[in-house]
Amino acid sequence: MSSSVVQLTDGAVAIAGRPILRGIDLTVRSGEFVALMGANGSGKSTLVRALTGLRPLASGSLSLFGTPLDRFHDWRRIGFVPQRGGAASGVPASVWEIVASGRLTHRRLLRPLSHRDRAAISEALEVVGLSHRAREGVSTLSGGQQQRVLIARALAGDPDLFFLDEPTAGVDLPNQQVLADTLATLSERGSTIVLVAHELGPMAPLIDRAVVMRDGRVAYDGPPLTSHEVYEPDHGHHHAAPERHDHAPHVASPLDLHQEHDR
Ligand SMILES: Nc1ncnc2c1ncn2[C@@H]1O[C@H](COP(=O)(O)OP(=O)(O)OP(=O)(O)O)[C@@H](O)[C@H]1O
Repeated sequence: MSSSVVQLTDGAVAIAGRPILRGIDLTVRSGEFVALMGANGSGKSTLVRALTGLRPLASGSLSLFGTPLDRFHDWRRIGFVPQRGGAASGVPASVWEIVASGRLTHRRLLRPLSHRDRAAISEALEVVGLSHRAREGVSTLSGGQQQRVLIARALAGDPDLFFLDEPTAGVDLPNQQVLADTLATLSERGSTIVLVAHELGPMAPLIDRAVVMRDGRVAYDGPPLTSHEVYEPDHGHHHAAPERHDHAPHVASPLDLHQEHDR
């Protein structure tokens, strides 16, 4: 069995004295593609912050790549793609500059970019399909493209483990598909991916495992459910749902009735 890259045991997080996460046991193995799902406020973002060491644990233990957090220093192995909103934020940076900033952990202080740095930046832009926009200001890009810039920034650092927080939020369906293709490429290359998602959309076929949060706890951890099932964050379990077409109204809409009448 492949090694665990994230192992959280009985993790708890409190913010300003209020318990936010409780009793979290979560193991992510090398090469897995895990979707972290759940309703608004269920604790997904807080869990990702805890797993990346950004949010301290009130209790429990966390290991990254088999090393306890307090002895872990290999942060370049971890790429974190935050929720969109920070990338453009009025800063007049080009796409290339944003992606280049993802190389900072690899560079020695005040040294110019090496050939290897430049190659990593170019390759990251290529994977997300934005090579042709490299010199443009990031604020001129669409939301989905900006999200891909953030992914490229993480990718430029050449991490083994990616955390992505709601990359498809506010992104239209065609661009969600482009994002899914990007993540498929990363996954095929052997990256481990933890994706926070409200809805999977085009990402669904990529997922090996779903972890569903509810009220600060893990309510479901297992194989992704089929299209015949739904996640039920309100009840903390899943159940088989009737096929979608059964939900379609069986009565004609008033407009249809009207048209019928006119004929
Ligand atoms: N910085 C903070 N200060 C106070 N409360 C917070 C903070 N961050 C999160 N919380 C609270 O922790 C709970 C979990 O929030 P979190 O953002 O982790 O949920 P989420 O599942 O990621 O939700 P969303 O889908 O809305 O991003 C919520 O009740 C939220 O109000």
